[in-house]
Amino acid sequence: MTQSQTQRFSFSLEATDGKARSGRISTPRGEIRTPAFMPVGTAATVKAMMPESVAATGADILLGNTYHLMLRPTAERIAALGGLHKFMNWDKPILTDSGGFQVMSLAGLRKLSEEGVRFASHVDGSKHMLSPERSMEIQKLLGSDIVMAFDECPALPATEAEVAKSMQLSMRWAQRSRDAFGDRPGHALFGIQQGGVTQDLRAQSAEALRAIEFDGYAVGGLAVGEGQEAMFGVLDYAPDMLPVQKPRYLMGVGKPDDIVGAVKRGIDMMDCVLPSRSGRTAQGWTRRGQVNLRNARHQDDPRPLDADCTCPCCAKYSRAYLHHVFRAKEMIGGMLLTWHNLHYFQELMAGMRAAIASGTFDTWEAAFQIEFASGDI
Ligand SMILES: CNc1nc2c(CCNCC3CCCCC3)c3nc(N)[nH]c(=O)c3cc2[nH]1
Ligand SMILES: [Zn+2]
Repeated sequence: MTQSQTQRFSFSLEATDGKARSGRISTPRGEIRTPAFMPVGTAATVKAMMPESVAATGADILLGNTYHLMLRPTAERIAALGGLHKFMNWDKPILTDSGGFQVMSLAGLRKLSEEGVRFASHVDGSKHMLSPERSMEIQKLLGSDIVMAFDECPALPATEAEVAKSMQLSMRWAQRSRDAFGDRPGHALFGIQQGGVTQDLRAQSAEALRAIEFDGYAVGGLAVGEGQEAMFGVLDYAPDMLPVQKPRYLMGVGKPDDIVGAVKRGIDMMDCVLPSRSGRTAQGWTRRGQVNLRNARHQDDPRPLDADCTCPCCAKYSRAYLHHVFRAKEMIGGMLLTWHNLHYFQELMAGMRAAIASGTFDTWEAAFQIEFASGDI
């Protein structure tokens, strides 16, 4: 074991600036600098990227997915092959979601009960079941470092009564997740706060989770179509309901301006498919906003996407080239632009970590907002 490695999971807060925090999560597989953006590796790959390239963008951790991997190639097969880290050649930390959210958004024939969710695979229609116990078992077989409790994220629109009922089910599932997870030093279990956009339900959920005790706490149930204003409205109070000395993970967020607003309100970790999905659909994200490389305006432009960006795409390739390869449906387009987008998202996090550490977050944020809204890219 090298000097820097630890057998335990721990979070140290290093600086705060207003509600924004910077710190680091120590795990046996390495450290995670916070605030952190976690790229999504749905089917044991961050699409269009080699793992070495994902590491080169500055990512300290990536996401795996219980739902996809239990269906194909199955968690048992990945375990037999040495676990998800070995399987996908990523030796840094992996966080896996618990699967419930993906079941509700992807699977067919879903039947929800107190026990869990029965569903038909979107891959081949085969029948499956997820419960707190089965989700814990799958995440253990995968070998993920940070395990998410099995929860239910209510689909919008939902009445307050439906949100309350769903949140209470998720809290019972949180207890069952905790009980099934057991005592696994070096591995973390995160609880997920639910409660929609209702402050009192959010408070009840936070109280229930604190009583169970988790290694970290996620703010769930957001980024489901409520819009940025409503999401920020919840983030104005929800993170403060969670233990201050534990990591706070906002699930499924988001666009650069969503991310900045969440960090400003006390969030430490986020994940989103946006940078990788956009990279495959010719959408470039930059400090001055979003660029559609399929637009004809780029076809003769010799400049890089962002002259100030140090990624391999901006170092060597022109907008004209990116425009051409996307029009020609060449794979290198998705490879280059995904790399750029992930690099930019990591640069955004590094900028915020430095600003928080030096107490200049407000100045940094003001400059970000002006540049990001400028659109002159
Ligand atoms: C996009 N918006 C959003 N995502 C949410 C997610 C998923 C977060 N991303 C996980 C990755 C997705 C791609 C495959 C790999 C895992 C949520 N997950 C859970 N468990 N609970 C939520 O309330 C919950 C809420 C979410 N809202
Ligand atoms: Zn770039």
